[in-house]
Amino acid sequence: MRTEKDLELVALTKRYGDSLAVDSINHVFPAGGYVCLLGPSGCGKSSTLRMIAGHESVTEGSIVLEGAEIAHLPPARRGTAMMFQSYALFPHLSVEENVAFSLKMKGVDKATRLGRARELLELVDMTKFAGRLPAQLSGGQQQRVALARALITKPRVLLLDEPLSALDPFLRVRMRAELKKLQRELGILFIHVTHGQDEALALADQVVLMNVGRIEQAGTARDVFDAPRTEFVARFMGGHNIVGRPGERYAVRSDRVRLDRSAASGLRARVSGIEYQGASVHVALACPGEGELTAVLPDRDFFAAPLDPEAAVGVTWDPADQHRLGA
Ligand SMILES: Nc1ncnc2c1ncn2[C@@H]1O[C@H](COP(=O)(O)OP(=O)(O)OP(=O)(O)O)[C@@H](O)[C@H]1O
Repeated sequence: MRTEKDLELVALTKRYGDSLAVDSINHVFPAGGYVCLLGPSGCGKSSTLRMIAGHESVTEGSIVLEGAEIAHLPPARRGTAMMFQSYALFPHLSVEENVAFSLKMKGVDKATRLGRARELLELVDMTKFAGRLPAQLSGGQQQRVALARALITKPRVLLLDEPLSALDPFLRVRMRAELKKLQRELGILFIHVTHGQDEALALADQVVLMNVGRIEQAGTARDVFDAPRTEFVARFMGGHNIVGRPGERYAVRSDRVRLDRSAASGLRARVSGIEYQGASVHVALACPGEGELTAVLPDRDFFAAPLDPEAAVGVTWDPADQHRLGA
């Protein structure tokens, strides 16, 4: 449902010289939502984010926040704030001074800005590190400081460019939960750029998947994963088999594929590989006419009647699990 507080992109376009990085995209980001802008390297997601932030000029089109055009405004006057991948903290300033920095630039007096910085540090649970320099913090702690620094301007939209990519996998999962919690508490729109589909699925109320400068599909995380509209979406999100003929292709989730061990029903196939993944077992299938398919079986089902390599099986699925793909 649209509200007057949404952020809307209208025919937003970015060209760098002759190359078209963002190709006239239209999208409404819901106020108070967590949106992940997802896509492969070079698809235009950072350019889109930087145009919203005002760090990149708009070639054509508009950016409308709460009913007002903001594309011509300087970054500090847009109601947006950006958190960079590298965190971009000032190395010679303490944590507290880093967080208070943008208020200092606005001429806010010292007592007020440090008071506000402490509130934000409390929000991100970094109060006890207020006097440290950024180099004396871990990656996760630096990220919290960068978040506090971006939030001190009370933005209506927080823009996050690959915010978790500098963290090790363990910390990434923890910080992602913290980001989600923070967004819920603040109730403002977060737009989070990532090239990781699992990150987008874990975080987003809405996933916007881009491909060569365009939006390929936007919807709830579940819709985009469960009902991909194009072959690109199905392949990028992963976990799908693509079946059918050219012009009539379908996506079928690998975990919805069933195997008939008597090979009496469904598509005839031969087991060509078995990979144990802990909770599940991935069975690769050579299927004449369809190529390589994958069935993901719960470990208990697989080990109840383990398959031999090279076994002949029938491959079936429920027609409701088959999604027609557009071009
Ligand atoms: N300053 C620039 N000058 C020229 N071309 C650029 C510039 N910035 C980006 N591009 C090009 O625009 C396209 C989109 O880049 P963009 O950084 O927006 O993609 P991205 O999806 O964020 O990629 P990544 O995940 O690798 O950061 C790419 O082809 C890129 O090479």
